[in-house]
Amino acid sequence: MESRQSEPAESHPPQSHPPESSLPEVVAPFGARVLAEATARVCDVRAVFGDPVGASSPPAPEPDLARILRGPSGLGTAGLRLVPREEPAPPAEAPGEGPGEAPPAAAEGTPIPGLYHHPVPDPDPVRVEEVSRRIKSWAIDEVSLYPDDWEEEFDGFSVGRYMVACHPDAPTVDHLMIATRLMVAENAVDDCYCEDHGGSPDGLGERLLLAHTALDPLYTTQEYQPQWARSLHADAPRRAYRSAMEYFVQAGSASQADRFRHDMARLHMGYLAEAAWAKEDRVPEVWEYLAMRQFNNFRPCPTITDTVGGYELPADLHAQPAMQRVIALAGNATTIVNDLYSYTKELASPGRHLNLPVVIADREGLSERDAYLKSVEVHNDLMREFETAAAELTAALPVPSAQRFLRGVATWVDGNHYWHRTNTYRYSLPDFW
Ligand SMILES: CC(C)=CCC/C(C)=C(\C)COP(=O)(O)OP(=O)(O)O
Ligand SMILES: [Mg+2]
Repeated sequence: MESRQSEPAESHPPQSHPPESSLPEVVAPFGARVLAEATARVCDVRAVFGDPVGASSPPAPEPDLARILRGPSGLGTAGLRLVPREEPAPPAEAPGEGPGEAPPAAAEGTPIPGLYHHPVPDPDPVRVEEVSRRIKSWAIDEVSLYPDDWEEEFDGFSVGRYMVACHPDAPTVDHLMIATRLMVAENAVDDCYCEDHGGSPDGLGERLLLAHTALDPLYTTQEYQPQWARSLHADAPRRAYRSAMEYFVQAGSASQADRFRHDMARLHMGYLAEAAWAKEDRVPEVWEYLAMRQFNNFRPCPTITDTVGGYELPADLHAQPAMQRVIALAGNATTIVNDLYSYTKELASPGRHLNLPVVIADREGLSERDAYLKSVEVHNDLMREFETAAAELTAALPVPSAQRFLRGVATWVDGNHYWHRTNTYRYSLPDFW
């Protein structure tokens, strides 16, 4: 097990956080129990990657075996791959900079030139159709999510295709619906409380706090409890959060629900920071923006990959700093993908909508194009940091649930890019190439 190269101490000022652990330290807190269990159960690589032929545990759901067997990727992971992984051919030169080369137009649905990503197979159309049917029924019949004139936008979000692409290892459509309801509810809160369906920075803290109690219940006296309970039906975001969380709690464990509540509190804190800057009409420093975007972030979506997959990453493994770092890096990469694909949509929206290219252009005095291209490089660096950290942890932690979780997070990252790239109803690329 290679240890992470420690960096020369003199190059770093005293850190306010513990220095990054070397890998043996990462594993040590797991304790002999976990490693003994892992060693005893790891009989062959296929068992580790979710194809437990002959293993004692119940047959795993039909995984995306090709992708799982491709194993981790990124720098330094060649030795960890089980089968060669097709790599997207990196552009020989920046688009349009080859000799006599005309800048290629970024046609609809094409990936952002130069963006490091992994193509995914088209999601199963049968599942896409069934999830799309069920989520519309839930939105209309169970939570009265939207008025009729929002139906086209709801359909254009293509949430069925999104979730099937991000969770190919979900054992059933019921499992997929757990993620799909939450995705729709999370976007309803963002649209209605923060963004273009009545959102505003004014009073956002109150709205988010009260909506959060639909996920993390109020425990109070008998006198006041009924008023709170009624409040959860007062608007569409709260109805959606309450219902989606009820299904999640029924399907998952107490620690998975607690993990999700924590991730949603992070999300809501990110919304509040973004709103504070909007209210002050302030453009943050780039690092401040990246900090906010680590919280206003897709994180609550990939971190439920085990619940949607019908298994559980133990709480003590989820809580480890090395796992937390992998999750944060994955969330950061996925969310900068949104900044890049939603850039033209946000430029066209009222006021100044902050995203990474806008903040870099303002704070670093770059042209819109140069700031956008630099944001692509920031994304690529985050993706490689994520993949390197995930590969190291995969190698250091031979626990099937942890390895499947890490694969699931990587699959979510790839599915999220697929959805952003192909959702030409919602997104279009700038003409920078
Ligand atoms: C689904 C979920 C947990 C979302 C979290 C935060 C969020 C809404 C995003 C990361 C998407 O960002 P944004 O508000 O920019 O959305 P669009 O660009 O309008 O799609
Ligand atoms: Mg966006």
